[in-house]
Amino acid sequence: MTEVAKRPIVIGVTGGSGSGKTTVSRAIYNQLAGHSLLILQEDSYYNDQSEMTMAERQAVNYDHPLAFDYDLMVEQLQQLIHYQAIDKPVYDYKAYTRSSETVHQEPRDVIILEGILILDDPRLRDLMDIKVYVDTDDDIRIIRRIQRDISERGRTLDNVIEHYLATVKPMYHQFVEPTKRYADVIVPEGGENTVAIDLLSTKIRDILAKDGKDSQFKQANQQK
Ligand SMILES: Nc1ncnc2c1ncn2[C@@H]1O[C@H](COP(=O)(O)OP(=O)(O)O)[C@@H](O)[C@H]1O
Ligand SMILES: O=c1ccn([C@@H]2O[C@H](COP(=O)(O)O)[C@@H](O)[C@H]2O)c(=O)[nH]1
Repeated sequence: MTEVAKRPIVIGVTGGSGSGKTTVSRAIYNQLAGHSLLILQEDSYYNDQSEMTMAERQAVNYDHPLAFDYDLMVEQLQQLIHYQAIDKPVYDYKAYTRSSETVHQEPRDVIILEGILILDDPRLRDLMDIKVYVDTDDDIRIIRRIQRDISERGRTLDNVIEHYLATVKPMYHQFVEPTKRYADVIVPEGGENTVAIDLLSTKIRDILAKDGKDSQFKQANQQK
């Protein structure tokens, strides 16, 4: 009998900025603690802009698909799917460009892919087993974004509002929201939706158990 090649499960988590994608991804990750998991963020794959001036970097439309290096993202996702390690790029929000550092990432049985435009690229879509869209109202998202960008990403209130009206909002309606039609699951309100997070975690556990992967990883970890 021919052995069926097993590969990691890829879960895509998308939605507008501030919808709660990171929170949902981390909640699933935490629920599945003890299994073999990793989170890959689309933000890590913003283009390298080190050759540009600060003014040029600040003028970039970061909510347009052209802002991302999808070739690198697809290549590294493929490597992880083939159980090869990657050196992941790091995006520096304060410098508006890729950092000179990378983060080494070993492959895992579950890959949670998270970002605003991951369902826009057909190559990424085709690599996903479960596609999740986190659906949160625009007013809630902008409030969350103001708080987060000021406290974590070195932005001012004026800068966040101007950026939101100029690009984040129009690009959301042009590129992000239309990808909802590719989703298998739509999660309202993100991180506080414990029912949706439980259901997704149960489904992933089920697939892992069918592949016989969870027990192997647990045994390997228990022996360490
Ligand atoms: N359900 C929620 N209730 C309140 N705050 C939330 C909720 N979900 C996320 N947040 C907060 O909103 C901000 C944006 O959430 P995050 O998960 O980073 O969104 P995204 O990754 O979609 O941009 C974070 O500061 C997070 O702590
Ligand atoms: O230098 C940058 C690069 C990107 N952004 C914004 O980030 C969000 C996407 O990240 P989320 O974690 O999903 O919010 C996107 O809307 C960009 O506008 C930025 O502000 N600065």
